Amino acid sequence: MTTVTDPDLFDLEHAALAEAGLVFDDAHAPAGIYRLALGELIGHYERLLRETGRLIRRSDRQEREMTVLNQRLQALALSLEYRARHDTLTGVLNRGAVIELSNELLSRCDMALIVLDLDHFKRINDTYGHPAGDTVLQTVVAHLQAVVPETGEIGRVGGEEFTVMLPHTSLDEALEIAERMRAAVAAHIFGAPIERNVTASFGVSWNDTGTPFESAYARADEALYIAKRNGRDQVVRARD
Ligand SMILES: Nc1nc2c(ncn2[C@@H]2O[C@H](COP(=O)(O)OP(=O)(O)OP(=O)(O)O)[C@@H](O)[C@H]2O)c(=O)[nH]1
Repeated sequence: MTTVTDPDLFDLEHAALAEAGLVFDDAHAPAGIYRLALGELIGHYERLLRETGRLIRRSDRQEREMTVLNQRLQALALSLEYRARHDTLTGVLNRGAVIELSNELLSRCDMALIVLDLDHFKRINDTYGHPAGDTVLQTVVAHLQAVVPETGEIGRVGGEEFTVMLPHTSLDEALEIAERMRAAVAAHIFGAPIERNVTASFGVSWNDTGTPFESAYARADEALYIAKRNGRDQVVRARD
């Protein structure tokens, strides 16, 4: 039975070294033998230098490739995380992210919550088509973004329904922000094929620290419902 052993990568070098050792020990060896052994050693030493250089270059290249792959992986992870939390059409937070962030904010501070819904949006889609409706949604979000303070966050919780989270904001401030958003949306005249304005209705609740998102949202939504019932294009504060 033969046993398989790992081949020694430096077999040839060991042999050349042993040979040179023997020649070195033999004080009476002729000069030709010395030269031969030295020549062998030089050849192997050069090969070792070449191989070592090649290995170092290869490992440098692999390290650079790994760095690039790592950067791509990190960018991919960031983009996946962004996509998991944002609405693809408007770029604002999606429903899941709204619930998560609201609960997180409400666990440590008070927060006003605005819920708004476009008025008669179905007519826009039905009359001018879905792409025109999409443009309306994007334009409305741009108007909200222009009004919402830096500490606030906008989210899309349904088709044409949005929320604005306003931590550390009093009810009066939130009502004023909602009114400015309402006016900005209502003042915008859309281009062809719509060629008119679109309005939105707003409900606003103020919520103490520790309020669950569901009740903050339910109160604002109830106020929104009243705004719709009272004729739309208006801001209504939630009952206490
Ligand atoms: N273009 C477009 N339309 C959407 C999107 N998501 C939901 N919608 C539409 O939004 C419309 C919502 O209609 P409704 O719930 O009847 O509400 P509305 O017509 O705005 O009426 P009120 O809310 O009572 O004023 C429906 O026609 C949906 O198809 C979207 O991403 N893009």
